[in-house]
Amino acid sequence: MTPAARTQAAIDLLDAIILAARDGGASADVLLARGFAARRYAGSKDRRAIRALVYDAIRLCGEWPESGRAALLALAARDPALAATFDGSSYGPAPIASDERAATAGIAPAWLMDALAGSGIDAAQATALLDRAPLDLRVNPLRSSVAEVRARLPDAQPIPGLPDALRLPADTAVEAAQGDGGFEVQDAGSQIVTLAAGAQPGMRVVDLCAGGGGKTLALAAAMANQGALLATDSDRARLSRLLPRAQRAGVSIVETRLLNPGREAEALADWQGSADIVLVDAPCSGTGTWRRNPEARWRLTPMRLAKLVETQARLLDVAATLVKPGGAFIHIVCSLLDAEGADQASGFLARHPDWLAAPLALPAGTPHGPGVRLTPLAHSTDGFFVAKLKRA
Ligand SMILES: C[S@@+](CC[C@H](N)C(=O)[O-])C[C@H]1O[C@@H](n2cnc3c(N)ncnc32)[C@H](O)[C@@H]1O
Repeated sequence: MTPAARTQAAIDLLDAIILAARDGGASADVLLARGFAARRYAGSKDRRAIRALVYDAIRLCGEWPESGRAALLALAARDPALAATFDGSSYGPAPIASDERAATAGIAPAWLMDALAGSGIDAAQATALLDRAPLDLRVNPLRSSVAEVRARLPDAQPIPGLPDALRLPADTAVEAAQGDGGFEVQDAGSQIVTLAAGAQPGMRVVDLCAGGGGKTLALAAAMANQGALLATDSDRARLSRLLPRAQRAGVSIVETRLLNPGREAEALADWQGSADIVLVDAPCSGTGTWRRNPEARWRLTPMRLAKLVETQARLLDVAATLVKPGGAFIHIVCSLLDAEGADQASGFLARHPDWLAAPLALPAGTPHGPGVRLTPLAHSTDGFFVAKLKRA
């Protein structure tokens, strides 16, 4: 492909990503995979170049851009070589008109920047939310060891404080080395907040918002595959991916259960007051994961955030009913907005004066309200808030 044709392909793909962000459609990664499947003529170098253009444009545009062309024009305004590819050639984009408007550069929509600032995220912290994330692995002790995985991936480096974690440069291809579940791709922050559960062999544990099971598998490994682990979610498709993953990872203690939103407690009646630990990895805005999904900041609206906050509060109340005397539940969000993190945990404590925040001893994190916060700038992880709540 010519450089101009690559630019046009990036514009077309961005158009699809921009619409999907507005209409709740597929993620940029999924749309890129589909787009490349439909462009078989694009070789691997073309794909890499197009992908880089698409993600550079997404990172640059804080507000939802009007079109893929406007987003690429914003990038071209900073890159004369890219601007020169708007040459009107047969597969390339039309030349740039003198009055053509480029999308606005920035970190995030203005209302979201205000909400982040109100949550103590300063400009440097906010900028780092859009850095490129490394590729972190959690070595699965049920199937392998750090030494074995390092032998297969010699570039992998240890992560201080996380004996089962390894770090690789962004975009390292690791699938071939994964074998029979010897490791899982999991951000170091996600591994750290899961440690807050303090899961031990023999415990009864509920992972209330288990999704595809990233944290469920980490809990099972901490439990040495001994005890009872109930993984629930309201999304059938996500939950259906969990058991095959568990099987590959050598985990046999997991039971999955599909929940009906608003009627979670009914489906969990047999677990009332009996769990040592309940993990609530609540549905959230994902402001802490923009390094991996930078287009997510175009998806969020104040209304969607308010709905998430409402669901989180309800799920915390459900979690509390499952905890046995002496047990605890963990509130986790991959968000840096206090409305979803510190304020959500404080709100629970205000509604339930017989509960308190338990101290957390984690390998990294900064105390924040009743819990601990991780940020890309301070801790080189995705952004997270975690709190451990137990009956006084
Ligand atoms: C942050 S994701 C979980 C990620 C997962 N724990 C992991 O580590 O891979 C939040 C999950 O909450 C689920 N969810 C949303 N509403 C729910 C509800 N009412 N009950 C249970 N799960 C819910 C979503 O389907 C989503 O999978």
